[in-house]
Amino acid sequence: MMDMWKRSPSPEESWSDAEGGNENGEWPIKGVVGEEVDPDGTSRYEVRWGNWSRKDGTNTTWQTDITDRSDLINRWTKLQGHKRNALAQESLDMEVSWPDDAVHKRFTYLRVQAYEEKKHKRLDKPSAADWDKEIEGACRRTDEPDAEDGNAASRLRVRRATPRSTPSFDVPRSSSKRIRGLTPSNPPSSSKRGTSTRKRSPSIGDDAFRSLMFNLSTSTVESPRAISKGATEEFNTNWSAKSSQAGTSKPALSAMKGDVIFVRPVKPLRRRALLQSNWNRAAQEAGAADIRISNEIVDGDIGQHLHKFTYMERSYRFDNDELQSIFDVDPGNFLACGCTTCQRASQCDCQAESEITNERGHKLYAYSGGLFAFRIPQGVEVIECNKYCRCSPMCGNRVAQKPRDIPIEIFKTKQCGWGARCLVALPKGKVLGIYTGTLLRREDVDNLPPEHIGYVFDLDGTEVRGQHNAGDKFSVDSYDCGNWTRFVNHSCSPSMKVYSVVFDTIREVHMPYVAFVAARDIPAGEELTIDYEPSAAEEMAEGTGKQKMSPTALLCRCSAKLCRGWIKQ
Ligand SMILES: C[S@@+](CC[C@H](N)C(=O)[O-])C[C@H]1O[C@@H](n2cnc3c(N)ncnc32)[C@H](O)[C@@H]1O
Repeated sequence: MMDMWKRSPSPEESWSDAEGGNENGEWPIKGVVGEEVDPDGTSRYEVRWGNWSRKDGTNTTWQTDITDRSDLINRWTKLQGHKRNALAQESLDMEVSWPDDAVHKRFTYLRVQAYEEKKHKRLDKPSAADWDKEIEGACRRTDEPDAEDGNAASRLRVRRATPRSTPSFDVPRSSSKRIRGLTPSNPPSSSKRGTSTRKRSPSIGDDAFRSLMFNLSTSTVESPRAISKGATEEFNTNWSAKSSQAGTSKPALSAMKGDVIFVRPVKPLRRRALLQSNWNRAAQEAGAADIRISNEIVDGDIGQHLHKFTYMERSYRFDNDELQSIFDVDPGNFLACGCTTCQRASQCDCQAESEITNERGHKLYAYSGGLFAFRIPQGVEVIECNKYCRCSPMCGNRVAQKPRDIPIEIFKTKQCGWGARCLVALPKGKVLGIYTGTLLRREDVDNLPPEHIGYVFDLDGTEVRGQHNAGDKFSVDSYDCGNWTRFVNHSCSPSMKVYSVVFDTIREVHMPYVAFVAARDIPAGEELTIDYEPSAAEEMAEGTGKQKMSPTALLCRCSAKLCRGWIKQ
């Protein structure tokens, strides 16, 4: 758990930056960051409050929950605009190393403040005396394995180990959370409160206490000794040492009498946050950029089926071995190039396969400078370099297969349910993602439950309209698993186009990926849309379109000037 937070400060994001906001001093930020620790070892991160002032003199305050590390970074990145907020950086760094003593003191002081804040919010909870009894009882039971419940600690909610001396400040007595780190920007240079000492409780023996802590080890993480000790160096040392133990089975050794431990029943993450966290984790594992679920989407908007949804940034899922074996062709069937950078399309065997030429007889290649060049006609597959090629992952003919490098936000559209957008501007030709999901035979689509139909993409990019197209036909269903492209809505005047691209298999098996590409320069925040039925657009343009409503057609709500009125499903 704590390893997740271990991160060395990078040279350009130093502690002094943190004090002023960003390094230009433009966004001075104050805030308190805390961690809640749940008994099962899961933890949630929370911003308790904060404010920042802008150059123009306006101030904003917030009080909000941050539910996990990526959410924390996301939000602060967003607040900060293009630059990661130094405060977020500080919170990431805080348990790794302490550059100097002043930081220790500052940190201790702020922790104390937050504890006090917590205490005020929880005055109605049991007093410290109640806790002492609880702890004593727990100690007795853990020291006596034959007692009515050998694992008494596991059913007890132990919240505090009473210190032996009266602290000069009060620790929160009934808080079920534990604050781990606080990081405002303008700390006082010193604090008497932070250096106070506490008496140890005469009622609990050291051994008993350690024993109790050992039993609690599965449900607690390291405790902030600095509060009771006031000795910040030791706090640093202990914390670092404890951090390095994270993930081992002996966190109990790090808990000492006088530590402040809060344990509480598991409270699940809220739905939106949980979903975002899971999706982000999957995206990160695939090397892709962040995926956000907009705050406008509230927990109540999230249907049950999305909780079972598996976020899969790249590749298909095969529910049946036969399809998987078709896709996984033998290595000998791949055409692999021998170049190293594939810069010269004409000399790269993969690209030289292109048989498309311009009117002067020059071959046309799909990409130029990492962007889709819109030179090849629709219906022609792009063959990218594959795993058997000698070139590096950075070669110019590996574009759609590269992990997504633009952050995507799923948001609530006005008329079409959820949609997708990118919060940074995109150039024309930027390849944004591939459609993923469960691959199935086209004939099996009819057997899918009706709610799946809106999420089925036919791999018919190379089929010729109005002709019999021989060979197997496949579709992709992204209802149960897929990536952000499943939220892409239809527009009769879309911002993206799709094309077929092959890299994990060979074109002959008719299982290409469908790549989504910016059809024009797209301003930041504009909804990303495709035309679900480009052939209808062509027919309209040719004047052969019969815009009749089929029984399954949907009323189109794209609000484009040249809206065709209906979407075929
Ligand atoms: C692939 S999903 C897109 C994501 C969907 N909006 C959601 O909330 O999950 C396709 C479905 O979105 C809705 N949709 C997409 N584009 C639309 C449009 N232009 N007009 C009306 N509904 C649309 C339809 O319900 C369609 O079946």
